Amino acid sequence: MVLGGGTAGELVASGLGRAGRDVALVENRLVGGESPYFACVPSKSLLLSARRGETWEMAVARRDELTGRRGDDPAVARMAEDGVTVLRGRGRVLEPGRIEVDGPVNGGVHGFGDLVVCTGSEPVIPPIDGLADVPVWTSGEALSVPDLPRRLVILGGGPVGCEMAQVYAAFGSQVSVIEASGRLLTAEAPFAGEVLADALRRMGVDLRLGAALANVERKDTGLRLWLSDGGTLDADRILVAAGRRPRVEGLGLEHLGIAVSPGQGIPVDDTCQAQSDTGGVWAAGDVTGVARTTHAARYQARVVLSNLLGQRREADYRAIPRVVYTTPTVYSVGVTPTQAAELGIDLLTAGYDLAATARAAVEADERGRVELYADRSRGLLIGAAAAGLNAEEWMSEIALAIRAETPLSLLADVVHAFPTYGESVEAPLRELAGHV
Ligand SMILES: Cc1cc2nc3c(=O)[nH]c(=O)nc-3n(C[C@H](O)[C@H](O)[C@H](O)COP(=O)(O)OP(=O)(O)OC[C@H]3O[C@@H](n4cnc5c(N)ncnc54)[C@H](O)[C@@H]3O)c2cc1C
Ligand SMILES: NC(=O)c1ccc[n+]([C@@H]2O[C@H](COP(=O)([O-])OP(=O)(O)OC[C@H]3O[C@@H](n4cnc5c(N)ncnc54)[C@H](O)[C@@H]3O)[C@@H](O)[C@H]2O)c1
Repeated sequence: MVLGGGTAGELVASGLGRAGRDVALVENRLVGGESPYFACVPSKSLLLSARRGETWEMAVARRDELTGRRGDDPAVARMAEDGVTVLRGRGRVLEPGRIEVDGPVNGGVHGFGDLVVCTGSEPVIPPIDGLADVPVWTSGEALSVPDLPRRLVILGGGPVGCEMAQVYAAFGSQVSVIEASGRLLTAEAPFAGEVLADALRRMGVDLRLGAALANVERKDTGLRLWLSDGGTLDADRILVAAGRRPRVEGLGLEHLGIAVSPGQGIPVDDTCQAQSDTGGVWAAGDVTGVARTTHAARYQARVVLSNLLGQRREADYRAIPRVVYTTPTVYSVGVTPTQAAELGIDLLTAGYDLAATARAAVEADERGRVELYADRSRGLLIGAAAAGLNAEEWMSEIALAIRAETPLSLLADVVHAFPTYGESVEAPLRELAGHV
């Protein structure tokens, strides 16, 4: 029984079905989950349309085409082809081996042997005075409605807030971003947020960094927002992008002896098995709170699938990329300098400005930087960050180097084609190799 039919659930269910197992998938919204309809695909589509200079109407038409107009018939048909029974409705565990599905068609109580929980995550709406009394968007609405607000305030400067700020500013909205911490993309190396802040400011985005939203009121002319630093903003729409939390409530997991705390994911071991009284409970994707991206959900799903099919497999999270698909792209992988300090790692850092590459001159693009982080004592690359055009493509060799623990001396001997942005890692790799 797979509970939740998003990226992770679909992959586990279809893999089990193709292997001839008896498998059902419980989904209460759309088979496919967030990514193809409300998250990755529409956001990347709008970002691309913005780069191409399309009109908003063209961009919305393209987005809606790519998301299949948020219809899941093709995904349901794929499940059927793979031998998966789709149970439409909200699932809730009643007791070990029994789950209730509240759907009108094939709902009711169903039995299960193994359970794989793939219920994803949901947006957090901070408890701010007045926020509950005004209509707000989360990314789901921002990526599915046809409206282009004249004045848009985005609460949160993480990956969602930054991507949405770039989209809406590119199509002509007057965008402000309120970010409580002092910088954008707080979780990543500081230079990455600075490069992106510069790019957004150049597009006219008003960044309110280090300020929290204190209060919202509805006025005749729209919404009035008061910030903790005394500033105010007027808006027609607020988009809340203040983080997501694993969706664990109301699933009946307590009947299996699984302890979940609000805001926390289902704790899983390296095989993606949850600690439960009964055994046979697995989890994959955002609901684990481990690495909240589609590729990480897929990876965990493949780990669960292998283990369920009798081949033991453990997940290794050392080199899962984290990408913000703005222009320039922000790509990070492995540990950040902050995490290294917390772990007591003796970190070596080497960086390079992309402007020094011939490629940047050809592209007339002076923005961007790459930084590589090595563990001095082990002589290995353990993290990296880049802010630059198409960094999601040319940085993947660094993910491989971290995952494969390739010696720095060998990495420093790799030749990159001229003129590419990929050349930018050569000098920092030589520098790091010289220090270990
Ligand atoms: C705006 C935005 C942009 C993003 N862009 C990217 C990107 O470019 N690249 C990237 O890698 N990641 C991106 N992500 C993250 C990515 O979308 C998630 O990591 C991914 O969708 C997680 O997949 P999942 O299978 O864990 O969960 P989901 O896709 O959320 O699937 C969970 C499913 O479970 C169902 N469900 C929940 N509870 C129940 C229940 N009780 N009964 C029945 N069904 C239930 C839900 O309806 C849902 O369909 C983005 C996220 C957002 C918000
Ligand atoms: N390209 C991608 O892979 C991609 C893109 C978008 C999102 N995602 C995933 O989606 C998840 C959610 O992203 P997100 O950007 O919503 O969350 P986030 O937690 O990364 O960022 C939220 C930001 O909001 C700020 N914030 C919170 N409350 C605030 C308040 N009251 N006032 C002002 N600022 C406030 C926080 O300081 C934080 O910087 C992430 O885990 C990410 O991995 C991935």
